[in-house]
Amino acid sequence: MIGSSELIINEDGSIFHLHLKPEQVADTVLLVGDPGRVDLIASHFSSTEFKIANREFVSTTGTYRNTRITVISTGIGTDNIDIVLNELDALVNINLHTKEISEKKRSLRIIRIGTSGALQKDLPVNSYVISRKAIGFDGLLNFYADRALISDLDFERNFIAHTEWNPHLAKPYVVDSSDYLYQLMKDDSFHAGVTISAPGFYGPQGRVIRLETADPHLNEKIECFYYNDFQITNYEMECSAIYGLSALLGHEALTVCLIIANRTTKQASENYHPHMKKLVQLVLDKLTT
Ligand SMILES: O=P(O)(O)O[C@H]1O[C@H](CO)[C@@H](O)[C@H]1O
Ligand SMILES: O=c1cc[nH]c(=O)[nH]1
Repeated sequence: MIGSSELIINEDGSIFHLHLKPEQVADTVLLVGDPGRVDLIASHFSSTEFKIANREFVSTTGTYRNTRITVISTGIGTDNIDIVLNELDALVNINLHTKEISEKKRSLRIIRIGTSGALQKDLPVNSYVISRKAIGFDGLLNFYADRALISDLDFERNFIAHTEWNPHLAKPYVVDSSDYLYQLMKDDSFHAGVTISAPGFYGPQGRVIRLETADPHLNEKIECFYYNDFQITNYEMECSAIYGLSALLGHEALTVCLIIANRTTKQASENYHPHMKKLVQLVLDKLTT
């Protein structure tokens, strides 16, 4: 039995941070960082059942082309993903009254629609990237048992050797996207690549504003790294933990991102919102055809 301190349930029966109840979660879940993106997605729905907000976690469930879809904003960072993924899984796979784990597990389709910074010259601002693999610089997955079973350990070894990884940083972990969701989503609109999730927007992604970074050459080393046919394409801040926790918990996960800055050519999108609108439409259509 899971103790009350381990899985906290609110007085109204909803789960601690998300404030959702089991029946409110659809089989398809869209995750976005920005709470404002929840309304953008919900504006495509023919109907919505509710909208619940607690801290940075804004959730709604609605219907798009006869498919029930839940949208949740995660805020920024993999520490928030730890909360969102564990609570989502508890909502669908644990009886919140008895705290017993269900024998038959529900597997969710989890798709993150985010913004991101490109690390290759040929990825212009306003283009779209699908993350085939995620590299976690954040260290979250290292806290979980069995993380080696779902990680690409050979990729990790090669990456650590190539970058001469700083031993003071968390060990990078590498996890694949869901192949099922990748096959569903892929087309010419997307560039498929490898995404780094960093534990910060500035120093951890090599941005120097007033503070120098510990390794000023890290991004150059990342840009020229190859593992088989894979090249690292972009930085964001959530994908690694979504892939890692989904793989451990038995959910399908995929991240698609809009490139809003190119770190190599030093360009930033002047207005990324129309491109995000198009990406949302594209993802909704792919998920429901
Ligand atoms: O636009 P979202 O989904 O928040 O994604 C990206 O934007 C935030 C940083 O500006 C981080 O959360 C990063 O992952
Ligand atoms: O450069 C970028 C752009 C968006 N989000 C990030 O995390 N990094």
